[in-house]
Amino acid sequence: MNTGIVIKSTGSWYCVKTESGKTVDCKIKGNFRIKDIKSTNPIAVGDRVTFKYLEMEGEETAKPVGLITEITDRKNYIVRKSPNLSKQSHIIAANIDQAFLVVTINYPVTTTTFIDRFLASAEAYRIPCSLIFNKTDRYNSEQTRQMDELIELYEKIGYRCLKTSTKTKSGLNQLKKWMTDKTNVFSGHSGVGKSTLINSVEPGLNLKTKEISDYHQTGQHTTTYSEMFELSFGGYIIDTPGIKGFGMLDMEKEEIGHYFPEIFKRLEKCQYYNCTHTHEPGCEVKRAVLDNEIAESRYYSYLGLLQSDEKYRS
Ligand SMILES: Nc1nc2c(ncn2[C@@H]2O[C@H](COP(=O)(O)OP(=O)(O)OP(=O)(O)O)[C@@H](O)[C@H]2O)c(=O)[nH]1
Ligand SMILES: [Zn+2]
Repeated sequence: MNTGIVIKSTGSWYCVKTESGKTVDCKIKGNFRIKDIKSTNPIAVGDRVTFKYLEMEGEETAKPVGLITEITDRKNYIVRKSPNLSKQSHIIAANIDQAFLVVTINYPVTTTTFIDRFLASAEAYRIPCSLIFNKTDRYNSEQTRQMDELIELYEKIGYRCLKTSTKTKSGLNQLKKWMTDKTNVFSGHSGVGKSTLINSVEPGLNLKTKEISDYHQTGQHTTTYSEMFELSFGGYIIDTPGIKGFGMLDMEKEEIGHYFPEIFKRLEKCQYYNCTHTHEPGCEVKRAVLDNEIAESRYYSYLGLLQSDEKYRS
């Protein structure tokens, strides 16, 4: 039995890397389906698969070709809804070990609303997320103070934070350590320095993907091409359309509070088991916000998600 990990997908061919480091181009059976997932693509980069070699008639010298027969259960995966309002979704990548959200206090500004929405989506997808505060060399003392406040805020909740600068190289060794032997994803606004960071820890890895200015250009979504790159010090970077903006998940209203760890852990102390932490009496979350145990910015982000959910439904 042959097993490996899918490192590239064109939609009809899957490049599978085996334990021994060989790559085999594989196809799947036409009727290949995964139970419980309605998706336009059954297999994505990061998937672990079982395959068998196919005999190619009269082409003994050709590179071996395989047929994928089985897919190992995923520990997580990122999806994007298909644009055509069918219930189908497109799987962008699977088995992601961690996401790095690259943020900048300025050049460009990254808001806490954006950070919180991303973190909540990562929680929903069960992808551990770290915050990388980049461009530290450009900040004045006020901006540095803001950054340190945010780091304190997010570390208290349990998110790992790191300060980096690709100019002074500070923080880059630590980032490299965190990435080693993991399947990594980098996200964040355009211009925060994702490509520069990646190129600083792994020179020569020129990631190709330019994010399609998504969500407007319908039709582009149908692309099924995706790829991940091996790191020379061990591990992978997934670089594929849709990956940078994955914090766009529609969550069930009742679930949103579950994806804010400091809110979720207080739910059991709220008077009502289904407390939304808005109008209910005896709400432990509101008390914690008033007593500065929960950051106001986090609570506002939570309320914002609740509201956008209402708009989404009406
Ligand atoms: N001063 C300073 N500039 C940086 C730093 N990191 C990146 N930059 C600059 O910021 C600009 C944008 O960097 P990119 O790496 O292209 O940003 P990106 O996040 O990959 O952007 P997209 O590809 O649009 O998503 C470039 O001009 C970089 O040289 C840093 O630590 N300090
Ligand atoms: Zn409550």
